[in-house]
Amino acid sequence: MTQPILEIRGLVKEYQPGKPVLHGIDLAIGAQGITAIIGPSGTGKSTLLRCVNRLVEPTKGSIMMGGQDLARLRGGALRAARRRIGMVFQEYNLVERLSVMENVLTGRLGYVPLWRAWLRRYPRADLDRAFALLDAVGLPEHATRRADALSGGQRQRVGIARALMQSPALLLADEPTSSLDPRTAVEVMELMARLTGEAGVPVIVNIHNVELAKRFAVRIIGMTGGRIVFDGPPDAIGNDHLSEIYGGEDWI
Ligand SMILES: Nc1ncnc2c1ncn2[C@@H]1O[C@H](COP(=O)(O)OP(=O)(O)OP(=O)(O)O)[C@@H](O)[C@H]1O
Repeated sequence: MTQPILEIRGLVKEYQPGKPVLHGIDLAIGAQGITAIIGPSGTGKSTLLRCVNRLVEPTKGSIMMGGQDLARLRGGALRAARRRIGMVFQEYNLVERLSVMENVLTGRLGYVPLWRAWLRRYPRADLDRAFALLDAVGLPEHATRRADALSGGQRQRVGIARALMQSPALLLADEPTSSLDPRTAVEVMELMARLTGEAGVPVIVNIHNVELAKRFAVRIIGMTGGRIVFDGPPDAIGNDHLSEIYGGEDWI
């Protein structure tokens, strides 16, 4: 791997003292491509992703990005680091009563002065970029519609545009397709793969659908019980690995 964008060492998370959900994760993420994390429900995938942008507080360990330990940052330094990490959520997390365009512009919130955001006076360059992103995700004619008028697939496209509006150095996606029908799920993954590929932004995605993981990721991480039990390219993952990750084999 060339210089990793992210280097996680000995990451432990305990929501309750003495009951670790992550048991000392070591993981380096390359500077490009999609890394998919698969594993059964409750195995700590969301916790791992959320430790990276500190929506969850790590208990122990380091998360190095750009020479800084994200696990130790506070205040302004943490906010600055978060600007560089985009996030796409399962339930989209759009502001329902705002327009599609305004939702995309919130991706710039960490950059524009608060008074401008309050007055909704974004710089011209930001407006142009938001329109370009809406175009790229196939929603240019929806710019002025309220977010709550969109379908799930359309909302997730807005979620992707908003995350890219941040010009992130890294994108985290937590089950981005789990609320979508199978066809829309493929379309959303295709879009995310293409746009992040063009922008050169590496992605870490938690995903339940193993086929989608294999189709779009360059690397698959298999987790079970808060530990990594598989780490390799999509074509290296076999039924024995799936059985180890998810348990049993009658379902394979
Ligand atoms: N805020 C919290 N407080 C206490 N326990 C939590 C909290 N968030 C998650 N957990 C627990 O931590 C464990 C890991 O949860 P996590 O959501 O990270 O798993 P996951 O692999 O992402 O699951 P899923 O695939 O269902 O989203 C679970 O046992 C869960 O109940």
